[in-house]
Order: sequence, then C-alpha cells, then structure tokens
Amino acid sequence: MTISIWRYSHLALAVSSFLFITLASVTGIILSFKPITEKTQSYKAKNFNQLTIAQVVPALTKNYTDIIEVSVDYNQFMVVDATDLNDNSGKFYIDPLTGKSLGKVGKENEFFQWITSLHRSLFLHQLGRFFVGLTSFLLFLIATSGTVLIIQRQRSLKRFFSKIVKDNFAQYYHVVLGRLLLIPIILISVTGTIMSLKTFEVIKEQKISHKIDFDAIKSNPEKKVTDFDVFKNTKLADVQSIEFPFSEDVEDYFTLKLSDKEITVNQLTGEVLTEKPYSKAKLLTTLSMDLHTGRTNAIWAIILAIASANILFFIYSGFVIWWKRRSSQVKNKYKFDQAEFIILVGSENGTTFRFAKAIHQQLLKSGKTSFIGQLNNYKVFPKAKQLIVLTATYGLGDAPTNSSKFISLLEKYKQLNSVQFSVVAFGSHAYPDFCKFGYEVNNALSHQDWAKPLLEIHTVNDRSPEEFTKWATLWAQTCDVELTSLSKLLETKPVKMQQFSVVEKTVSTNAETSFIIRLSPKKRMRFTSGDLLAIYPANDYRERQYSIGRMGKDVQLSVKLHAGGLGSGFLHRLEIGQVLNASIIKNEHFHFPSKAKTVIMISNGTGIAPFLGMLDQHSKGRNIHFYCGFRNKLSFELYENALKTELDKLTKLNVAYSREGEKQYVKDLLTKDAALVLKALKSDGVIMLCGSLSMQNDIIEWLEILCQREENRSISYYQSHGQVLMDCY
Ligand SMILES: Cc1cc2nc3c(=O)[nH]c(=O)nc-3n(C[C@H](O)[C@H](O)[C@H](O)COP(=O)(O)O)c2cc1C
Repeated sequence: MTISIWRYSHLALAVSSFLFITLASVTGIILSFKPITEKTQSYKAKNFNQLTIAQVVPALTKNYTDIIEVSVDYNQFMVVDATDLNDNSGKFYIDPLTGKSLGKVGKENEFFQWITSLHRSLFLHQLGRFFVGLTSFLLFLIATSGTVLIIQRQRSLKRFFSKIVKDNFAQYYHVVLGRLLLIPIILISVTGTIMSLKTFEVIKEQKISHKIDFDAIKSNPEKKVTDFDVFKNTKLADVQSIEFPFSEDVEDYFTLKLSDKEITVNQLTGEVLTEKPYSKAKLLTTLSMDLHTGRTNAIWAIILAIASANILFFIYSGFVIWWKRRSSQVKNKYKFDQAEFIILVGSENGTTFRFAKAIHQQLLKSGKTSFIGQLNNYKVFPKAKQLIVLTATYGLGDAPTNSSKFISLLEKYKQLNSVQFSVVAFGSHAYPDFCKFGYEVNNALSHQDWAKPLLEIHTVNDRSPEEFTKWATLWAQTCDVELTSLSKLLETKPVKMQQFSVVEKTVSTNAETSFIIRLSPKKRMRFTSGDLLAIYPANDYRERQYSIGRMGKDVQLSVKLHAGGLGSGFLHRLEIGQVLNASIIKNEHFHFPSKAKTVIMISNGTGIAPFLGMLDQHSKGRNIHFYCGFRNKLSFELYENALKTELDKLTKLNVAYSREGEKQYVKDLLTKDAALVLKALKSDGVIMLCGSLSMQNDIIEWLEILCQREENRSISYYQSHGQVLMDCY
C-alpha cells in the first residue's frame, strides 16, 4: 500500500510538471556552460588566494584615477571601475599586483542572457517566475518521493547504495542514476525554490545602511593605505567589492563588501567605522545562487550540467516505465460473469501481463471464454471453471500493488461451483524471498473448499520464457488446449530432441501396473535427478513430462499406467532396444540441495523416481530422512530392491501404506516426526516433495499449521527461501 502512495505521488508530480522541468533542464544544461566558458579566460591572478587588499591598493592608485569601485567577480577576476592613465574610463579586468589592465569588461553574452530569461521566467515576467519557482519545488518533491521509492526497493536505508538488481534498461538506470545524482538534483531544486522565494520577497532582501558618527570621526593618526590593519588582514578572496571614497575628505570612507559582512573604513586612519554582518537569509540566498548556477566552481557547473541532462533521461525512462505498466491494461471479449477461464494477474511493472495475455489469447483462439484481470479485482466469477493466477513478488516478498487485497478478498468471496486452480509465481533468485507471494496465493487457494488444484505451483525465474513454457505445456495438456502460437508470443527457443534407447523395463506384478523404465541417451548429455524428460507420444504438440532419476548415465522413470493414457501407454509399449526421441528439461528448482545438512524426502506412488536417482548419485554424509507412501506392500515391492542398496545413505526410511495395516499416509508419519521436521527447517534443512498434488496440498497445509503454531511464521517463508522444493503433478 505504502509503495503505491509514493509511486503515485512520484508519477503525478512528474506528469504535472514534466514540460516545465524539460524546459528548465535544457536551458539549465546550456547555462551551466556559462561559468565553464568564463573560467577558461585568463584573468585570474596566479597567487590570488594569498593576496590582501593592502598589497593591491597601491598598484590601483598608481595606474588609475577616479576609482569608483573595485570588485572581485565569481571567477575571482578583479575588475576596476575607473579612469586609466590614458583617460579611458570604464570597467577593466586587472592584474591585482601590477594594476595593469588585462582587457576591458565586455557586454554580457546576449545568447546566455536570452537563455537566462527563458530559464528564470519563460519570458512571462512575474507569472513565469512563479511557474519556474513552483517547478523547482515540484522537482524537489519528485526527488524526495523517488528517494523513498529507492529505499523501499532496496528494502532499507542501510542498503541504499547496495547492488541494484537489473530488471530492465529503463528501470535499472532510472534507479542507478537517480541514486547517483540525487544530491545535485535535490540541491538544484531546493536552491531554485529559495531563489524564487527571494524573488517574491518571502525571503526578505537585507538592506544595509551604515550610520556613521561624523562628529567622532578622526583624521589622526594618518596612515598609508598599505598600513591599514583591516586591509592587511583581509584577503582578496574574501572581497566582493571595495567602494573608494568619493573625495579626500575625512567624511568620505571606503566601503568593503566582504563574503560575510559589510564594513566602512576611515580613509585617513584605516580605522573600521562600522561593521554590518549579513543576515542568515542573505547568506542563504547567496549560497543558493552559487550552488544553483555553478558560478563559483567549474567542476560543480559540470556536475550541474550532468544532473540536468539526467533529469531529461529520468523523464524518458520514467515515461518508458509508466508505458510498460499501462500496457498491462487489457480489454476483455467476455465479461467476468461470462467466462469459464479466469486469469488473474499480480504485477507491478506489467511484464507478467505479457505471459497472461499469451495464455488468454490461446484460450480465445481455442474457442474458450476467458477473462483476464488483476488479482485485486477478485470476486465471485459465476461461470468460472478454472482460475489461473500469474503473480510476481515485490518488496520483502510482498504482493505487487495490484494484488495487495487478494488474500482478504479470497476469504470474502467464495466461488459458487468447484473451480480448478493453478498458480504461476514470477520472481527472481536475486531476491531472498523467491516467489514468496506466489506461494502464499497458492497456499491460500488450497484452503478454499471450492478450489481444486489443477497443477502444482510453478515458479518462473527472471521472466524466463522457457520456464513459463514448461508450465504452459503441462497446463495445455491438462486442459486439452492446443498451444499453437505461445512460443511465438513468448519468443521461446524450439525444443532440442535427443535419442534414447530403452535398456530396462520392470513391470509390476501388481494389478496397479506401475513400471520402471530405464533409457540410455545415445549421446553424452548433462542432466541430473529432478530434471524432466519430455516425450511426444503422438509426434504432435502434445508433450508429456516425467521426473527423472539419474542412475549412472541412464535416465530412470517411474510411471503409472493409466487406462488410455497417452504418455504412460506409449512408454509401456516400448520394448528393450527400441529408440525414442525425447528432450531433457532442466528443472533446477528440484535438484538435490548442494549444501543442506538435513534433507527430508517425501513421495507417494511414482513420485519416488527422482529420489531413487538422488540417492544413487550422492554419497553418504547427509542426514536424509525418506518418507514414502504406497497403497500396499505390493506396490512398494517394485522399488524395494532399488532402495535396499541405498539404505546406508538414509538416516531413516519411513514407509506408509494407505490401504493396508495401519492405513497411513505420509502426512501421518510426518506428524509423528513434527519436531524433526521443524528442526530441519530451522537449521536450513530442505524438504523435497514429489508425487500427487493432493499429497502436496495435505503436507503444505500441515506444514503451515505447524510453522504458524511453533514458529509464528508461514511455510511460505521457507518455500521462498528454497527450503521446500516441490515437483508434484
Ligand atoms: C523492487 C523489486 C523487488 C522484487 N522483489 C522480489 C522478491 O522479493 N522476490 C522475488 O522472487 N522476486 C522479486 N522481484 C522480481 C519480480 O517479481 C520479477 O522481476 C517479476 O517478473 C516482475 O514482474 P512484473 O513486471 O509483472 O511486475 C522484485 C523485483 C523488483 C523490481
């Protein structure tokens, strides 16, 4: 919620002021060249910073008459307004030590004057000045709201300068450059605002007048100007200007404007007559002018130019980000109360919508009624038969803004009929809470009476089209939808097929006819237990996937023969020596954990396959607890021999029979070992689940209750930290 308020403010402020900001930035870039070009002129004395007024005045009086004023400009060039010995009057740049003229002060560059007017007032006088002032203030608010957004994105102030995850070009550089140029931009905006407040006299100009007691003024002891203490002790670098006395009369005096005060000095005795310090307001407005224009420092002027150029980039990249978010809006052919397929999307930056739209279009193409919307628009969908949720995760594993209300809405609105659901969680392994919100949505849906899982939750890392296609393929098969144009829509690579020959097939003697089939790849290839083997039994778009157990160099599958099953029937008919085409799909999220000391493997039925491979592949040294469930001893027989050879790698084997003896499920065995499960989770152990979706739902529900009760946190915390790995179907 908070993220959206800041985001909307940031956007609203930017939209309302971007035209003025563009103009101010372009003119600001040009104006920053003014101090840079001025400083390239060679009017500054070499040892300027060491010189005092006393060292300079003799040379001045020697070379000039009728000196009105001597000033030191922002470039530390010394300028005298006087008449030289050849009777030329005017303003001259001079060498402070010799008093020699270095050139006459020319007129200000007309182009810069024109740009300055545009920058200050848009040629609209006071009204223009008001808009420019307001724009400065809005820029300050934009920079502030942007800072808050960066802190939220980085998850804390402490991590403000930590690495930024590269999401896309516009977003990445909007944040990286925003962070880098934050201080100059805030300074530009604050100083611009202060200068406007001065223009409109909200900050009052200090008027200085010196009240001199002429009755008390002394003519003695008369000193040479070079001996005046105040002249000897005042550096030229601190001088803004020196007004010379109008006549030699003692009542005429020097007026010195210094960096922090104004003083008057008796022209005969050198005594300081009056001293008026500048007000804080005056010091602030002068500092603001220096910082806003870069007039005192060329390097700062360059930084200002870069910052102004970047403001233009922020306008561009901000627009791209906004456009991408906007493009997530969809028009529906069918209304929410007409559609059988409801696709709900949780997205912050719009990319998840791209995937959702691909599925939506595919459904419409297949003649189905499909509705697509945002997770926050969840309600009763009277005709819904299937609910597909595609959601990203944001912040600290939180919901995207358009999904923040979903979980509470889910409790409020119960669907009228039984609805199948499937959740695709989009996230990135660059964040510690991988796909956390997706898991929360999946867990919350599992608790609804009306909701029936269609597929297990599927995660997609970094918007990988390949990973999404894996889910889409499985989903399409389950719903009998043809995936004709999905790969084109998502730009996925074509599947790479390999040849495998059948080397072993073990058919169960049991009436349930599960079987183990071992396939040897014709060419060497990389794969591991937990990866998937995709086969195309009818040589068409229909794909069937099986979890792989790697045995030596071979692929081992455990398959349950379904009556009329396309994939299981095909594999069952294969004979030893026969060759088939298939492809291996990397399934990183279900690989044996490389570091965890404790691993709890849970399976039912043929879900045992990847675990047999994992046990075969890994040597002793871990705490492995295996919980497997079968209907009866007979159905376990098929795997018993394979497991016997791996028993020394297991800390404990626990088998549950659902139709025999105590009639237990794996969940019942786990309930007895709840303390062990909890200890494993708390000590970074990993739980792996493979088997049926209903078993998965049972276990996750039990884990949720256990973790809430004992740990006061949701199982989604462990899921998003990669401690609960699932591969169910
Ligand atoms: C600021 C920010 C925070 C994120 N936080 C997480 C996170 O906690 N967990 C996660 O798995 N992914 C996280 N992600 C990655 C997004 O979920 C992922 O990139 C997703 O595909 C974005 O989808 P969208 O463009 O539809 O919003 C984060 C991304 C960003 C930009």
